[in-house]
Amino acid sequence: MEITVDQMYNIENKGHDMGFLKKFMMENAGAAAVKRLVEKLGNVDSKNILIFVGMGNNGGDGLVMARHLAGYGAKVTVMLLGNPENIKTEESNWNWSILEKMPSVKLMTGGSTDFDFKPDVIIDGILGTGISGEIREPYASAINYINKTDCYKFAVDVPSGLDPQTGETANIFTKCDMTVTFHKMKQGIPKRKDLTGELFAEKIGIPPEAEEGIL
Ligand SMILES: NC(=O)C1=CN([C@@H]2O[C@H](COP(=O)(O)OP(=O)(O)OC[C@H]3O[C@@H](n4cnc5c(N)ncnc54)[C@H](O)[C@@H]3O)[C@@H](O)[C@H]2O)[C@H](O)CC1
Ligand SMILES: [K+]
Repeated sequence: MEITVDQMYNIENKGHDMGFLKKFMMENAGAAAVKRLVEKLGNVDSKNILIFVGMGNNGGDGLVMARHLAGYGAKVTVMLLGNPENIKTEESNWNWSILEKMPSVKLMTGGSTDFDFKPDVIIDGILGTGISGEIREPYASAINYINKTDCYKFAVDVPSGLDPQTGETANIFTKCDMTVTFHKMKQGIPKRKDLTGELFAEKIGIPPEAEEGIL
């Protein structure tokens, strides 16, 4: 079954109000995404993994992935596309503050795409269901860097720049090898398998009762 973005936000909020906090959803989303990525790549030990992280909860999922991948022995670099003080949500901030205590994960901020290493894997945690309008900087430079870099590319929830509701693309957008979306498939995502690559929808523990009156 495919759902709308509005339905997804309503289900998320209802689950949160039931006590299954968005922080728990984010943890399960990041863990499920890492499981698929590690299953696909096999051993990620010592692999250079670069994670672009937006200022919203798509970025938050990327922060959770960073922590899990460090646990698998990957060499993880996180590029936050802004200033940590401007991280939009409590659940995303929570995950940023954990990473600040983890020397095993390199944290960079501001959105520069000038790296002193070539990534084996790039994770696109830039934009998800909160996309609106033409892509603004520094997100645009990150998307262009991802597209011009030859490596394995993984999209969190949806390739950034693809509208998960309509399947339309913004002025620029990422083209990935794998996409993992959460809870249920959003209507627009399967329309662009050329951008998503291998596509999965992973359950993240939202109570089925959170869908009552919405689906
Ligand atoms: N569905 C679920 O159960 C879960 C979804 N999760 C993840 O949350 C994101 C949606 O998070 P949200 O904060 O609402 O939006 P985004 O992170 O997608 O983006 C908001 C962020 O991006 C900026 N922005 C929007 N449009 C543009 C643009 N055109 N150019 C530049 N910047 C833009 C905006 O200002 C905000 O800062 C969902 O996709 C999932 O990944 C939960 O974490 C887990 C459960
Ligand atoms: K994304």
